[in-house]
Amino acid sequence: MRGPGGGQDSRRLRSVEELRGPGPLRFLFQLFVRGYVLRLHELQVTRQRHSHLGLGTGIEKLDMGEKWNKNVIPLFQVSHFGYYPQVQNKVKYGPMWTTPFGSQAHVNLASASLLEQVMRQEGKYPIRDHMEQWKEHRDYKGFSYGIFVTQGQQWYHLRQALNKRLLKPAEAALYTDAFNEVIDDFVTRLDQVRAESASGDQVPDIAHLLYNFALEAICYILFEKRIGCLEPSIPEDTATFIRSVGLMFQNSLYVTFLPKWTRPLLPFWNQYLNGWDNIFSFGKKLIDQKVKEVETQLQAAGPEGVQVSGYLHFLLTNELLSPEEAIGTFPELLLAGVDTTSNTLTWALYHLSKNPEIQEALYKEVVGVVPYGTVPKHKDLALIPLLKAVIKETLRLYPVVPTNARIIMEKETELEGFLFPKNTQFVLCHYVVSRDPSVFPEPDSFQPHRWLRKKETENSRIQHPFGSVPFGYGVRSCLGRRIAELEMQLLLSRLIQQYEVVLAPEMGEVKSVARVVLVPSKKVSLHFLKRQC
Ligand code: HEM
Repeated sequence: MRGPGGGQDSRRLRSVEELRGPGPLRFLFQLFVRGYVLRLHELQVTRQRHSHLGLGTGIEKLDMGEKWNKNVIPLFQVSHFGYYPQVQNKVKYGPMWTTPFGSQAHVNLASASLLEQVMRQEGKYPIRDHMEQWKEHRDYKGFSYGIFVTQGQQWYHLRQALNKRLLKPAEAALYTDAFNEVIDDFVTRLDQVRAESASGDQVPDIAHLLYNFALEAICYILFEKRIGCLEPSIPEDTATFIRSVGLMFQNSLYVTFLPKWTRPLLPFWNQYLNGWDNIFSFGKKLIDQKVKEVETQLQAAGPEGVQVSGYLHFLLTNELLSPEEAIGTFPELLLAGVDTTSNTLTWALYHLSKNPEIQEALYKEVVGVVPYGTVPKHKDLALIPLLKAVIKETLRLYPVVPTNARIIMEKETELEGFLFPKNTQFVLCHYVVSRDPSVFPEPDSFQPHRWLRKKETENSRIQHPFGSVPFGYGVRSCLGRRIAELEMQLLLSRLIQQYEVVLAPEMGEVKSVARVVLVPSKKVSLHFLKRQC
């Protein structure tokens, strides 16, 4: 039998055709008849841990039954990370199963050890997804490919440039003051919203407020430009940008699944392009302003006199990025930097409000390091381990990217006795993996303490390194991880320092739905009770 390198191997490696999974008809039935594309109102999550591969034990049911907002595109969404297969039903085939897609099946992986085996085999230029629809827009408009779209050597060079001033924690720390400035304004806005409520302390939709915060913060970091998201009334071009992001993502789904000949006949393709056009013109305006600013500084003071501060400014003045490359990539950075952090913060606050004893422990830790009235600095955060643990636990329960992917182009891949051909797309089921009870006991409960280093004498279990990898893995992992962590830690510590966060009694249980990222199924309403210092 041929081994992965093409040599002879005495073991019989099974082929992808021998791997189980729903056939095309069942898959279409799941998508369209059971309503996973648009109309899903009630869903049962069945997590089968007893597999035909013998990689787990037991069967578990996780009830996600709920009334879903019909505008929400659940659990199967086209995004920059590829497809979101409907994870739960497929898990019935075990931790590895196929789903039909075009001429080649996708291979779904739903255990930490399978993720590890595939991720550790990736080459120098990992591919997440070919991003065909995103490419089509860039080609149509003549924009250069951004960091999500570009592949191979071109991606590598772009990524090398973008890594500077972002990837290392010490570099991200340079943005602490900028984040704290936006956080000051967030707290002011939060107080205005509280004051407008009947009780004087309620925020009826915290995710919305945090979305505006995250957009304001990422714009300030990338462009050194404040765009008014935390003003009582949001400027029109900022509001258009926000609407356009929604438009582009909603129409992506149709654009992917409907045949190309339907494009002139149906509204989706044009709406999709319009969404992108507005996103790019918003980014281009900010980039043009920055290019002009750098030119003016150069003319006035020469190269020595340029004051480098923000990220784009740094990349342009060091000629690491041309303005054209910036126009291709910065709108993608804006998209990546908003829903991710804002939803994680929403989930963290929701769980802290439901677990007052954990919140109280965090409050004590925070004020022990950053007393009321002081602003946390980067160095303070290392002294608040529970803060990091709260964020890690939140991302374990709600990995922002519930399903990621890798396409292994260079070679055949051997996995658990199967040999997969070159160009196989592996779907990494992070949501299922990070709730695996064999890695995380009581996987559905919020227990930040599981992340704290136990005393060496304690016989603590070692967690699997791929049990929860919310920022991905390897050279193609999240570019914004360090600034995201900094931003979330700075905001969360300030909120916990100043307020006791209480769940509005009418809220009940909040479930997660996967749009582009995992979002709450309904508005999360919280009371922020001012702490007496
Ligand atoms: C809670 C916050 C965030 C989470 C959980 C998150 C998660 C992820 C994940 C899972 C990936 C895919 C990694 C892989 O394929 O291995 C990714 C990629 C990426 N993220 Fe984030 N992200 C977050 C925030 C941000 C922020 C604030 C930025 C802002 C710049 C950002 C920029 C990117 C970029 C540019 C990529 C693509 C990198 C590439 O293809 O080379 N992310 N992120």
